[in-house]
Amino acid sequence: MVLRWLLALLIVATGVGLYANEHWTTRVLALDGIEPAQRLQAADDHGSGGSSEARLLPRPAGGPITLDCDIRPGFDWPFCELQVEFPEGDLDLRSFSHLKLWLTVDGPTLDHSPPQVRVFLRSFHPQFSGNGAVVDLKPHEVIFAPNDQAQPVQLRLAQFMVSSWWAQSHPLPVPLMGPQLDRVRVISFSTGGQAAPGRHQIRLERAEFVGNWIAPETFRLGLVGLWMVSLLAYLVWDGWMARRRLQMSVQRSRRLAKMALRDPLTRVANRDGLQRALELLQQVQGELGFPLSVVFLDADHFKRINDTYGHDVGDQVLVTLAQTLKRNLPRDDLLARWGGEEFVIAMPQTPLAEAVAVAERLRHVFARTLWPAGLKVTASWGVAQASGPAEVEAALREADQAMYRAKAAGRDRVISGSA
Ligand SMILES: Nc1nc2c(ncn2[C@@H]2O[C@H](COP(=O)(O)OP(=O)(O)OP(=O)(O)O)[C@@H](O)[C@H]2O)c(=O)[nH]1
Repeated sequence: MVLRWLLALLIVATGVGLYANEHWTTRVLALDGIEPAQRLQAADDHGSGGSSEARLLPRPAGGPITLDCDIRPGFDWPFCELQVEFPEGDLDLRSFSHLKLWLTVDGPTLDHSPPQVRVFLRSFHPQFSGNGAVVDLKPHEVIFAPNDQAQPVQLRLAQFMVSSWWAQSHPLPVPLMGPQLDRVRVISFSTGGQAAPGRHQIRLERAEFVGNWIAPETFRLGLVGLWMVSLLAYLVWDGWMARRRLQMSVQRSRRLAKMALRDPLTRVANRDGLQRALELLQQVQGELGFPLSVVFLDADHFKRINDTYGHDVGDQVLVTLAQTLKRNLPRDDLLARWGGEEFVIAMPQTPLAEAVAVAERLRHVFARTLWPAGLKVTASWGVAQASGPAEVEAALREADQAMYRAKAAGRDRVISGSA
């Protein structure tokens, strides 16, 4: 049952978690050229031998950032470029997954195809970026024709590849060759390779890097961890519960077994309890427990007590009788209610004469006892001795018969089996 609930909870938590991480925990880094942490710049091919001219147009309120460009012929790779710099610190884009662009371009192309834009993420690394000149930042590039796409255009950061033309002029050790987006210093938007001489414009309305606060892979790993820890905790708890259940059932059956050997009214052993105690005695003491004497006693005229004072008083008399015997017997002696108003005392390592003396002493104790309802209660006593384990049953019978002889002889007396 608990397992079923735990599994249901985990399944729901996993579903909600995956959905929430995908849709509700996105973080956005917006590039709009307004924040002071960003600086806009127009760049062109002047520095590399061309004569193209790029400039930023004044930005109308709420309007796009516009790079206006005149591509001029006479140079193999003419270009104009809108650069967004972050002078206050490089961007760590590793926790972002996408770049969303609201971007359009205009301008003629050599093959009359739709104009393209090249987006560069340029990263700094002390080993190859020297003093941080833009040409020495590692460019990660994506080329596409934005006017053909629905806006915003969504680019996965995994699609950005290190530009091969840059890698040729900047030979890197193998570990540094791949994409590296932990220190992006400049993001730029450049005219496409097919840009033909003439007037070009790149209009950037907005750019956003989008990601999850927790990377999906990390989140999924966390979920796997959650499942493992939860199921492990369940197994530990279940094992502990099973042990506890077992302990409780052992305790219960012990309690029941004890109850089965005890008389519920007088709280002394019943006939089965006495048998069990005698067996244990023989196991533990063997022959050493002998001679063993047994005393049978039966309350006199008990029926009259019941008839005259009621059953409850009769019960109280039985309880008083059992307590009086218990209080006045040595600890090793076994006391049991044989049935009705009849009790048995088994005395290990006690010869007959000694047992008779004990019975006499108890008979006198009864005479001094304060009985319920001010009653005077006496009993008839029969005593017998077993010299070895084989004689125990016979001794019990003999003591019983002696007790009946005590009744017949007028009650309130002790008679031994040998008498
Ligand atoms: N109150 C009560 N009475 C019990 C209990 N067990 C047995 N008795 C009663 O004990 C009485 C025993 O009566 P009898 O066997 O005639 O013996 P007695 O009246 O003691 O007479 P003698 O043994 O001949 O002295 C019966 O009335 C039983 O109902 C018990 O647990 N509680």
